Amino acid sequence: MGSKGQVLAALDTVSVNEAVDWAHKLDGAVAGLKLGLEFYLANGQLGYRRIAATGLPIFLDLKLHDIPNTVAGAVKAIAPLQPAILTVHAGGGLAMMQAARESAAENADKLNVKRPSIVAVTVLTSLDDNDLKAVGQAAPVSDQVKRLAALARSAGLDGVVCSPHEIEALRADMGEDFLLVVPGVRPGGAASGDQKRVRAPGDAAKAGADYLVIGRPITQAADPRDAASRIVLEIGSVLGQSGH
Ligand SMILES: O=C(O)c1cc(=O)[nH]c(=O)n1[C@@H]1O[C@H](COP(=O)(O)O)[C@@H](O)[C@H]1O
Repeated sequence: MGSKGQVLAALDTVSVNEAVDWAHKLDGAVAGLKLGLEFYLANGQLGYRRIAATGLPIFLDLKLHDIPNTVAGAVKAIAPLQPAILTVHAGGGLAMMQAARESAAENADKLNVKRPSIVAVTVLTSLDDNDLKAVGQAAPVSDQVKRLAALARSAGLDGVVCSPHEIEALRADMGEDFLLVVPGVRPGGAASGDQKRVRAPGDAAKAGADYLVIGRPITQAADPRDAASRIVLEIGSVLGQSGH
């Protein structure tokens, strides 16, 4: 993990065996794996450890969103797993994000392990301006994403999750040293499904995403490793052309 435009494959399934199978198929083809609510709620820490045993870095996407004390406790509970990246919802507010960061640092110190990068989910990629208005938030989405990213940075977080549409604006505002983790990525021809703010992998990488989180276009392909490799090749050729 480190350079721009790296692919994290989202293993969204309740089945440990399916996730282990995907992890083995994708080993060497992607930079890391994402485990989210579907997998974690079904399989917990034991399931997590089965996937972590592959040795690939893990992005643990639990989108924590609660009062600061509860989120700090949840971050503590996860600390022994040593994920590379962990998510909280920026909508939980400044104090909640600070509590997450402090808990991560404190518990990593206690366990003498590296603390996870903590990134805040801004506006879900499945939402558009109308969805924001419907929940009483001021549109446009781009302004809300910027507002939440600034708040995440004030809280000392390492970066945010945003859609591919906001990458350029956030890079300009936040500089290079702020992680942009980007789902809502669709290679040419792939169905967008429930995602509303989408873009092609090469374009998202060129725009300055650190990580591209890609699930169904990889896991639901007839050959997941081949699908992931094609995506990585596309990214490489676009970044090569733009001189990154
Ligand atoms: O935090 C995330 O990873 C996330 C945030 C967001 O705004 N949108 C989003 O799609 N995700 C995750 O990214 C993955 C996208 O999966 P696909 O739509 O199948 O590529 C899923 O695991 C989502 O949970």
